[in-house]
Amino acid sequence: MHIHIPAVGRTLEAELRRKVDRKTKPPGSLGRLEELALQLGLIQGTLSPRILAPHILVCAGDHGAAKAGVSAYPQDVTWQMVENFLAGGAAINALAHTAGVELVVADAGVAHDFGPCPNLVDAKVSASGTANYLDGPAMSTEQCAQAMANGARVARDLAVRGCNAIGFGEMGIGNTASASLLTHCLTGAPLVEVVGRGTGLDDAGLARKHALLEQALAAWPERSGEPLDVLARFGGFEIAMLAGAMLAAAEGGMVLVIDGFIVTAALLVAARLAPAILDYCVFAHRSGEPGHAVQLAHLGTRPLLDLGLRLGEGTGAALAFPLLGAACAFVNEMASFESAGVSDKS
Ligand SMILES: Cc1cc2ncn([C@H]3O[C@H](COP(=O)(O)O)[C@@H](O)[C@H]3O)c2cc1C
Ligand SMILES: O=C(O)c1cccnc1
Repeated sequence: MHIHIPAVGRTLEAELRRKVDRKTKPPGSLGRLEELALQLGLIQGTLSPRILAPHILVCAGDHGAAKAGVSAYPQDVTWQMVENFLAGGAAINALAHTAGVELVVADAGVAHDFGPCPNLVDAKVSASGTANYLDGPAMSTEQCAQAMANGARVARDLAVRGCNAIGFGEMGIGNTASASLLTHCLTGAPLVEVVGRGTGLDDAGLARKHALLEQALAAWPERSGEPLDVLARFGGFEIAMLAGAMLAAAEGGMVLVIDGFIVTAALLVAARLAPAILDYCVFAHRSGEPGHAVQLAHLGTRPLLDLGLRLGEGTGAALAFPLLGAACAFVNEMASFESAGVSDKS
């Protein structure tokens, strides 16, 4: 994938700040919404930012390692939840709906034949999910590139449909384990700090997951620090698809709304390939999965919400979208001290 992501230009910064500061409120009193408005204005290169046709892209994929016991749930939950997304019954359906955000669900490599399914984006790289990284690479270099290209295609299609902000979500049993390995390899944080309970492992399950992931690292003695090598070795198809979608979305000047631990693992890969992507990212929330705090600290960022969510699917991103709308609304709709005839500080 050939990607060029320019850093967001700062020429409008002073003017945007002045516009925000002239609104009928004490300076800084809208807190994080003011920073958000500034960021959105700079990304869009305008004094009047707008969120248009927002979407959440949920990428789903299966993990060979799931059968080794890295999750509290069986692998079949991945395809069953995809069916649930399509039927409108999952948490992300409810939260996207209430936020006024459209949902797009993509099969990046789920081990299931969905049959003809008009509402499911077919981006299947393999009909059996990834290989088990305890035995070798989860995917080939070609499969990894294919998954990333599929993500880029979907992001560009959304842009053509008038969307200028994408929230990212995922579904894949075992993918917190994959995200832990990626995070360890790409941030250098000790594995123990980035392995968590995922869907709800008990203490014995957590110890087993940690031991399996140590084994996975030991099975790759020639370990490379290159982000695409790490992604192919330990990634999921949904994670690779997300990384590709994020890169294309930022290249297209869109706003990227980043969800929890797995989505941020995909971003770690993307940010190593194109560091300026971070200018386009709004970090929606801090997940309860402990490795997410490590990722956020590594990226030097602070998320908008801290609600103790640990679900994924893009649920945190859906909850953050109304804040993006609020940031645009105050910049575009509030009066200034001058226009409203309100006295400023003397
Ligand atoms: C019913 C159900 C719905 C979900 N929706 C998202 N996830 C979340 O849990 C999975 C990751 O956790 P682990 O690595 O422990 O398997 C992902 O599929 C993620 O999106 C779910 C998990 C379950 C069980
Ligand atoms: O932070 C997340 O996205 C997350 C945490 C646990 C399980 N699934 C997703």
